[in-house]
Amino acid sequence: MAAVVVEGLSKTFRGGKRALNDVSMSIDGGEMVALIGASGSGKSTLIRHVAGLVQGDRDACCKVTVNGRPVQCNGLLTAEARDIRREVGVIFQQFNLVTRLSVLTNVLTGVLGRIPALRGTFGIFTREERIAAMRALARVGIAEAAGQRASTLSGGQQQRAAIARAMVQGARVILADEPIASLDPASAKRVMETLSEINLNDGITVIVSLHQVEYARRYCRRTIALRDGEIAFDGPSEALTHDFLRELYGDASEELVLPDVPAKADGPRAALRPAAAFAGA
Ligand SMILES: Nc1ncnc2c1ncn2[C@@H]1O[C@H](COP(=O)(O)OP(=O)(O)OP(=O)(O)O)[C@@H](O)[C@H]1O
Repeated sequence: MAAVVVEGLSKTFRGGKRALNDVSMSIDGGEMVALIGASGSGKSTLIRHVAGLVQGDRDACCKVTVNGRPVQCNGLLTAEARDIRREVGVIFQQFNLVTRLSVLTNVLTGVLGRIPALRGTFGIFTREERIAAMRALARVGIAEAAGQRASTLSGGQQQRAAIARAMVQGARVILADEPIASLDPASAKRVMETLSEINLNDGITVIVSLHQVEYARRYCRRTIALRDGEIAFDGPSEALTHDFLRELYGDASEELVLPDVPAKADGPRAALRPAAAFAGA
């Protein structure tokens, strides 16, 4: 079953900036898909629409569905949107954690959507919930930091704690918006490995926006590329060619393609086929 379906999504911000233009994509449950594109191409905006944090244009015939349930329709959030958000873990580039709280408490906030409000307000968590949070921290490799204030974690550890929180939340879909953009290469690798591990072992669908294309090639079988708010490529990551990337990123292309895994010198124009052709690839 498709985990995320976007149909005809357009977004025009106040002031007239059209950030998304008739975007359609379908992502199957259990896929790990990279979202790439130059700065301002619409990656964050697309992720925020899937998460139900932003509404599309009202005059457009658009729909966003997660796990078969509509999040928004024709520019309006559905009555189910709030419920569906509980199945979606969102990880941003930074500011994912409440830094004055412990790492464990941050991870435990993942259960807030499904426990009585009073218990959440006073931070009363059951033994089972604490065990689940510790297990998630162990899975992402930072169990020893559970008692530390979140502010003492490195950037990469903070991202892994945010992934643990999404696991405790019971998210079936993780939307990660440039989760490694401000990390050093070693930390970035660990975060990508963590996302890949839960994708492969737990079948969690992952959509991750990335600046550096090599991470897309290494960790995601499928890549969707945005250019000026439109899908310019949707297909196997290995089919991304230097020519296409140069066209996509312009002058910035050299610094965004890591040199150690060379992109194909040239490739089939078929790789540039429209999004729908590769839906579910
Ligand atoms: N709240 C907003 N109001 C007006 N314009 C916005 C708003 N949010 C985004 N935009 C514009 O929409 C376009 C797409 O922005 P978006 O942040 O989605 O791009 P991006 O591909 O994620 O970029 P980056 O890689 O730099 O994060 C940009 O031109 C941006 O300036």
